[in-house]
Amino acid sequence: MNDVIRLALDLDGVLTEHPRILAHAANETFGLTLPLHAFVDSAGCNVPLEIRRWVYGPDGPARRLRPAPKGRRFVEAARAALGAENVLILTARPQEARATTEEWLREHGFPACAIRFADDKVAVAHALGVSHAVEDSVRHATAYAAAGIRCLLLTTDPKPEGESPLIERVPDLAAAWERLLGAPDEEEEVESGPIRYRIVISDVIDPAARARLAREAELIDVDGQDVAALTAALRDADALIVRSETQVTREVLAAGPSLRVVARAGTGVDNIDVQGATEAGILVLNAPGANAVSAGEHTIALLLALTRQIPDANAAVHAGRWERKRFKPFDLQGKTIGIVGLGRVGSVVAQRLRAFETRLIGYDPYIARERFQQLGVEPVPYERLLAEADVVTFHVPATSETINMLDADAIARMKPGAIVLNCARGEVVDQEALAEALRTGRVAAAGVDVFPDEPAYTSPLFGLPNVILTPHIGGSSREALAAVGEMISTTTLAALRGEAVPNAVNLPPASLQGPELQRLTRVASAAGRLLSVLRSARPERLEVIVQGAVPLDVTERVTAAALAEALRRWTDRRVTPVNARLVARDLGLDVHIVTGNADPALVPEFAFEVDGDDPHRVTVRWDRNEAGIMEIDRFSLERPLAGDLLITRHWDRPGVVGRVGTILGRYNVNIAGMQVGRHERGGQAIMVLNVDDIIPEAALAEIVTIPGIESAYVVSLPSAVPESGDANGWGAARAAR
Ligand SMILES: NC(=O)C1=CN([C@@H]2O[C@H](COP(=O)(O)OP(=O)(O)OC[C@H]3O[C@@H](n4cnc5c(N)ncnc54)[C@H](O)[C@@H]3O)[C@@H](O)[C@H]2O)C=CC1
Ligand SMILES: O=C(O)C(=O)COP(=O)(O)O
Repeated sequence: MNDVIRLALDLDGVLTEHPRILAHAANETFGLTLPLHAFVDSAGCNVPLEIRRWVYGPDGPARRLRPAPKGRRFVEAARAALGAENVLILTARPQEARATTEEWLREHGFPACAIRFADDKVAVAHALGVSHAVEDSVRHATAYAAAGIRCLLLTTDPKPEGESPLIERVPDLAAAWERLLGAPDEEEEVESGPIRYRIVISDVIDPAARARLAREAELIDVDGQDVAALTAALRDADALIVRSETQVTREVLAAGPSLRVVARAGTGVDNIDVQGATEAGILVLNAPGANAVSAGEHTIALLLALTRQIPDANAAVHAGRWERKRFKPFDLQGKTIGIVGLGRVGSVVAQRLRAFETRLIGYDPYIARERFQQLGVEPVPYERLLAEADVVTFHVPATSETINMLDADAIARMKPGAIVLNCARGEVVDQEALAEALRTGRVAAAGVDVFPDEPAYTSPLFGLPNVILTPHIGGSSREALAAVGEMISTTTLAALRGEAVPNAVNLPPASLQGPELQRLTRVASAAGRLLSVLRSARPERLEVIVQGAVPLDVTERVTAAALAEALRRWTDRRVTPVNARLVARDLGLDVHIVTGNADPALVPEFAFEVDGDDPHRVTVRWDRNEAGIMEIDRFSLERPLAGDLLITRHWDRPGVVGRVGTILGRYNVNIAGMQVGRHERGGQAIMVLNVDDIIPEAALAEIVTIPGIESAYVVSLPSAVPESGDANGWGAARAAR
């Protein structure tokens, strides 16, 4: 017997982390429904070659795989123990992936090793005299064993009866190391968690936020002003984080085919084409309120600096001039302050100014009278505010309504000698008109933190003596950056994981909170998936029939989740809950919400129904905490649907169910559970089987030939609680009839 060990190491899932991100990326990019384990054995899972080429190619997600824990050290130790010539990497990646694969190995510090690319690994292994292999694919392990090659199979599944004794199952690479080479070394490897996402950051954010993001994502820093660099970085990014300087145009959005989240680390989203993002199905997040105290205090700082003439007085003293008579500061007490926009920042300003015993008047047509009362601000029309205020301060977002809200005309209606403050957006105040008024003294002084074009290197305001200018630092206090960073980093990661977040700009606000909402929308999207498996052709109309007292915003979220998932099979377009309604409208799919019995005593239900030639209906029941699919085509189920399922529609006749079981048994598919439903004996019936193993295409083809079976569907539905890392990429779906 030959004692020399020649070792063939698989790459994906053995020397890399579990390759689920590859399936996820392929599904996201091409609208596929590959199971998360597809790239454990992509040829065996029939992943089309062009998809495999993309995945492993220069633009593909395989570049982002992290090395397996101890992967590099294992290769080094094997080469040292067995001889470098006796260790090779044998992968079923396509031959064209050589360059990117070698680059990945180099980048992650692997020693230069022989690499072979072949789907028929055994033929190559034979030719090279391989004696041992390490694999994570059962198919390859079985083939190795059949050829007399010992195989360590990385899996935590128990060994099934009848498996070749040449296959030894070990839980991980460390155990494989121990079996082959003796005790593994204990050298500490610094390991982060699994890196699942690529996040482009185009502006300075808080270091703690970066550290939080880096635990789950690769961070790519680019200069947001450099559009070419930004678009290049977005090529395979999952998220983009910006502040106010990066212009997120349609062109920028289009550069990120996998982009799912654009997060604004701050409040104003006027630098983001929110409509463009919505159409592309990209979620936009911001951090409302996180920097409101900062912007409010900055406004007060500018105001006091102006009324106390601090900058000039300071400069004079530094220059050795003691000019006590030149300066004429004045008090705020008793003055009238006009606040335009009484949102989060405007409120902070009002609360602080009350302490100065000022008279506060405010203009904001979108907030309730009570809010004015709470803040001690008298509500007035804009015209009156202009006419009466000694100080006018703007705290509105830049919108078509607010652009040039203070122009030459408005200035002409102001109280002569008033002060203007702008810590909102440059576009809100016409700079030319303000500069002119400052020159003539019509406006006595101004404090400005924001400019129409930033960074501002020129402005008509530059050089005027009665203006204090700051470079958009209103929201930049340490505390604000920390609070913004915390909100944006946690919710960006949560949104990438598919969780519900409270700070979405382009989803309707939901009255339901995070986990409850998420449980419900997760089941709703499973219902959408099931509906699209039952009804594979896109329908013309989808009805969502709601029973019980359900707030409309919750129904909207539920509809968007179900529709987005169904549309993944009904169109090639990229669909998410953000653009599901828009895409449906474009495709001529009429989505209709029908309110049934709104009795609050009823357990709420959402029925998703398509009619026409092939009508189907899937019903989700929700006890306001847990949700589940409890009805298919009006057949009630005893348990909510989840897991890997075979669903048949058949005639209730003796023998049908048994024959399905026999066929599955022949294909080694284990049945874990069964539910049947019928309306009457001998009539139309339904059967739902939970299975432990993948149902081969051939088995499904046989099942539909059983007399009495009308149609059969294979579908994998998520449980209500996500596995970590499973955003919503549950497995494949097929139908046969
Ligand atoms: N200088 C800086 O660094 C910072 C600037 N900002 C800017 O301040 C502005 C306000 O921020 P927040 O108070 O956090 O936002 P917010 O959304 O809480 O408040 C904005 C308020 O403006 C009101 N509004 C909208 N259109 C209006 C109109 N045509 N006339 C009168 N009122 C109108 C809204 O009803 C709302 O109450 C935003 O433009 C934001 O970008 C915010 C933080 C930092
Ligand atoms: O939050 C806002 O709207 C701001 O204006 C702050 O902008 P920044 O993040 O400092 O570029």
